[in-house]
Amino acid sequence: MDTHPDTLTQLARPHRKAVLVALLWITILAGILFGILNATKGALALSILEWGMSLYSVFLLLAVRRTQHLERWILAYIFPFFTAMMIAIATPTASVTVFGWVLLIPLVSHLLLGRRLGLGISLFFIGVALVIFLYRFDAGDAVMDVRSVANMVILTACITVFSHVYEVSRERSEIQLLQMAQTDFLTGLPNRSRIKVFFEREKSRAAREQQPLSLLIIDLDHFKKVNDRFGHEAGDRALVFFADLLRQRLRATDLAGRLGGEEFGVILVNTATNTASQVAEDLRRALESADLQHDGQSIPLSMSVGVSELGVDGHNLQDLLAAADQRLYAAKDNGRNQVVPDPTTLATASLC
Ligand SMILES: Nc1nc2c(ncn2[C@@H]2O[C@H](COP(=O)(O)OP(=O)(O)OP(=O)(O)O)[C@@H](O)[C@H]2O)c(=O)[nH]1
Repeated sequence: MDTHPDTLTQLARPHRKAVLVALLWITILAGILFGILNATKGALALSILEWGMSLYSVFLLLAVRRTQHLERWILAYIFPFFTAMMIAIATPTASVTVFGWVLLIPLVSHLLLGRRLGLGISLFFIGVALVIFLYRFDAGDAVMDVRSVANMVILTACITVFSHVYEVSRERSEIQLLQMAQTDFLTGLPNRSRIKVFFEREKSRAAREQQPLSLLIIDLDHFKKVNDRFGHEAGDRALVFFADLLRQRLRATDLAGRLGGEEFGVILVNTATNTASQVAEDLRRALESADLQHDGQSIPLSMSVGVSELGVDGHNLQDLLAAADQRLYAAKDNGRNQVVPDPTTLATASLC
């Protein structure tokens, strides 16, 4: 399944962008407000830091609207924002309640950076905040009372654990939804959408490594007759049976999927038309000689195949599907149960 980390990052992007924009607005408004409050209390250095953070957030707000590199801008926000927070809590004149902001660290980190990086950055900055706390207060200070410290530590630990568990289960649900959206319900094979994603990735790899890549379109012959004669349930069993055959016969690096109905697509990596035709012929023979039983009766199955190759028949999936489809129909016209790598070879196709 396509649960590649890049795909998950792509999926999380709109949600992370929305969280970042909301945080930037909060930082702008909070920075202006606290800047004014600290200025009136005479803490001018802190005010300047807060106004600076507001101004920087305005700049980030403009930058993230059109960026292709959201992760970089998230880090460009998180590090100065958390560092400013650390400076604020370390300032001797700042109220002890400023430590309350530390609770934002695990929430913001997990929402913006996901479970791994989010947890790493949370633990780092919470650790720094703890060191600052121990440095700022002595054993005799009221805030060092065991219950106060226990409250703060347990609350921070709870929010860190909840944020992490939330992000882990959110990512799991996302993977499950992605798998469902890319899987054919009946056969469990990848569907058209997954074939497309796989093709795009393998196409880039084939170009980089200068390797061939082929596509097969396989259509079960006279499938309507299978349904009519043995029933729809037997037809479903035949589709599942064929899907299993594909799984058993193909290499782990290839991809077989269901394009729809009784039509299947196979992408063969590092494979040119000649070898792809042999693979298709092996599959054709295996299906022809397979013994699928239903209610004590044997269901005869055969298939027709069209083959196309990247670079020879086109440079995108649409071109390859069109070329393979044309050959598939040539195979059907020529009597079915055969592989057609190229219509000009039709005379010898059934001997392939
Ligand atoms: N049981 C079952 N049948 C399906 C499914 N999807 C499509 N079909 C049937 O597959 C049959 C396809 O029929 P046609 O398009 O006429 O093709 P064919 O009978 O295989 O004939 P050729 O392709 O020309 O060899 C139809 O009867 C569909 O109802 C499915 O998921 N389960």
